[in-house]
Amino acid sequence: MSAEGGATGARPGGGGSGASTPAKRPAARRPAAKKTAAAPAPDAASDGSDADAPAGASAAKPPAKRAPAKKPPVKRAPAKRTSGTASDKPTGDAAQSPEPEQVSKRTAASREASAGAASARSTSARSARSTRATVKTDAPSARSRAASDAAKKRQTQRVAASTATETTAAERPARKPVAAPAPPAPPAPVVETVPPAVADAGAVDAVDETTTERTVAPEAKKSRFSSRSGAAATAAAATAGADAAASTGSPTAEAAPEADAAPQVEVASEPVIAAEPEPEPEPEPEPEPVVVVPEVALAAEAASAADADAAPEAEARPEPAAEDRAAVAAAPTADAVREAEADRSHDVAVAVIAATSKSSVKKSSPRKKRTLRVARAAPPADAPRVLAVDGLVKQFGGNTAVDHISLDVRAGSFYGIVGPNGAGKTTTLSMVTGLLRPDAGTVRINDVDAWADPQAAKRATGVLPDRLRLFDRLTGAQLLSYSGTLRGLDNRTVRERSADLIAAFGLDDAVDRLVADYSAGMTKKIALACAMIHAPRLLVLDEPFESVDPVSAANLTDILERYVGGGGTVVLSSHGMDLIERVCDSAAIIVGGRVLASGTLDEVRAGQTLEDRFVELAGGRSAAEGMEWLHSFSD
Ligand SMILES: Nc1ncnc2c1ncn2[C@@H]1O[C@H](COP(=O)(O)OP(=O)(O)OP(=O)(O)O)[C@@H](O)[C@H]1O
Repeated sequence: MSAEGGATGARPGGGGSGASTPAKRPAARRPAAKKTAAAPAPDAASDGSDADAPAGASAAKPPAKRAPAKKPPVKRAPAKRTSGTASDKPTGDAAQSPEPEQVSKRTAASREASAGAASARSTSARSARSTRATVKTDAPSARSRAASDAAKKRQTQRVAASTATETTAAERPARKPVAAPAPPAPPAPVVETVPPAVADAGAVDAVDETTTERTVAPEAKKSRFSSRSGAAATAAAATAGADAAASTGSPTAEAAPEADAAPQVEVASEPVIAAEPEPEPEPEPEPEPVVVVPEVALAAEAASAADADAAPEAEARPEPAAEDRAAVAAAPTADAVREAEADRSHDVAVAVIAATSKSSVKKSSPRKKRTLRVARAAPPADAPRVLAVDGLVKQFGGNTAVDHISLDVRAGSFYGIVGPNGAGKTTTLSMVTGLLRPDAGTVRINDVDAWADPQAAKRATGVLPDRLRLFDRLTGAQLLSYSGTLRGLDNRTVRERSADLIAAFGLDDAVDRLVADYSAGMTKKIALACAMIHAPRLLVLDEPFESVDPVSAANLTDILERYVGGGGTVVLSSHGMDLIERVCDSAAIIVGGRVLASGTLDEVRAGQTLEDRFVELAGGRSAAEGMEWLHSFSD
C-alpha cells in the first residue's frame, strides 16, 4: 500500500531529478513508442503513392493498413498496369480493366515496351520498398535479436545472476539513446531505429525496457505482468538466476529480492519499493497531544497506559524501520499490516484522549482569564494620596454629568479612568485640574484643596486637557519655553528640559515650526511636553494617546512609566482598554457620571478582561437592529 503510494506519489511530484526521471521517462517514451508504431503507416502510404501514382483508391488503402513490408509490393504493382503481364496474377483490378481487347491486340513489341516500363516501374517500386523493407526488416531482425538476446540472457543468467544483471544493465544504456531521440526526432529517422524494436518486438520488450529504467524491481514486475511474451520468460529466467546469485551471496544481492518477487508475484516488488517510500513517516501525530493542556496530557498518559496493547505496537513500529531496512523489506506486508494497526491504535488512543480530556478542556476553557495581563504592582495601601476626589458633582442644566464621584489615587500610581462616551470623565478631570468648578465635592492634590489653594495645587499638577487650547501661534520651542517660564523655571532649566522633552517626544524637526501647523499627534505631544516641563508630582492626562501613532505612543508610555517609576503619579483617561491594562495598576470605570468600579486593576476586572468588565458595567452590547436600510447602499 504505502509502497505503491509512495512510488506513484513520487512521480508527479518528483522535483529531484533523480527521483523524477525514472518516473517521467517511461511516460515520455510511451508516446514515442506509439508514434513509431504508427509511423510506418503514413510512411508506407507515401511510399505507395510514389510507387503506384495513378493507382486508384484501392491501391492507396492497403498501405494505410500497415502491411507495407509484405503485401503492398506484390499487390500494388499488378493493380496498375501489370494486368497484362504474364508473371503477375490477374487481380481483380485486371479483370475490371476497361480494355481487355485492346490488351490482347497489343503487339509483342508494345508488350515488351510496356513490360519494360512496368518492370522499370516495379524495380523502382521495389527499390523504394526495399529501402523501406530494410527499414522494416529491422523489426524482424530486432525480434530475432531480442530473441537471441533473451536466449543468451537465459543462458548467462543461469550461469550467474551477476551476469544477468550486467547484461540488463548493458542493454539499458544501449537502448536508451535510441529511445531518447524518438520523441523530438522527425518521423523518418525514428522509424528506422526504434519502431521495429518497440512496435514488434513485442510491446513487451519495449515496455520492459522502459520500465527497467525505474528500478530493478519494477522491471521484474513488468516482465511478470507481460509474461505472455518471451521477454517475460527472459525475466523469469533472470529471476531464477538472481535467486541463484542471491543464494551464493554475490555482490549483486540487490537483484535477489527482485528475483524473489517473480515467483511470489506482488510480494517481491514491494520490498524494494518499500525502501523508497521512506517519506511514509508522516510524523507520528504525537504533536496532537501537545495541543492539549497539561491535564489532558496526563489523561493522555493514562489513556495510553490503559491502551497498553495498542501503544506498544505503535511505538515499536519505528524501531524496525530504522533498525534494519533489509529485514523490513523482507517482510513488507507484515510491516504494512503493523503500520496500519499502529495507525488504528493511534487513532483509538487519540479518540480516548479526546474523550477523557473533554472535561479537563472545559475546565481550562476560560482562556480569557488566562490571557489577562499581569497588572503593574499597585502602590501600597499606605502610600500617600496624591489625589483625593470626594463626592464631585457637576450638572449642565438638567444633565448631571458627574454624580458624586470619589477617587483615591496613591503616590506612584498609574491610574486609568475608563468609561463610555459622555460618562463624565472629562468633566471630572476638568474639575480635578481647576478648569471647571464643581457643584459639589472636594478635590485634594498632594493633600491640598485644589479649589481652596489652586496655585499650590497647580504647581504640583501637570495637565493635558481634552480640548487643547494652546498658544499655537508659537513654535514648539517657544511654547515649551513659555510653559516652563510660567511654572517659574529659569531660562537655563527651561532650555535643558525643553531639549530633553523634544528629544523624548521626537519633535526635533518640528520645534521651529508653528504649533498651529502640527498634526494632531504632534500637538498632543508638544502639549504633553508642556505639561511635564515643571516636573509635577501629578500628571492628569485626558486621552493622551488619542491621535498618537503607535511608535510615539510607545515612547510616551516609556516616558510615563519612567516618570511613575521615579515616584510620579499619572491619572489618565482612555478608551484603550489594552493600554490601560498594560500600563495601569489601578483604574476606575465611570458610567453615567458615577464610579461603578475602582481600585487596583485586578479588583476592577474582577476576573474578566477590563473590556469585558467595562462592557458588562456599561450595560452590555446593543445589537444594531433595525438598520437594514444600511445595506441598501446609496449608489
Ligand atoms: N460645557 C458643557 N455644557 C453642557 N453639557 C456638557 C458640557 N461638557 C460636557 N457636557 C455633558 O456632560 C456629559 C459628560 O461629558 P464628558 O465630556 O465629561 O464625557 P466624557 O466621558 O469625557 O466623554 P468622551 O469619552 O466622549 O470624551 C455629557 O453628557 C456632555 O454632553
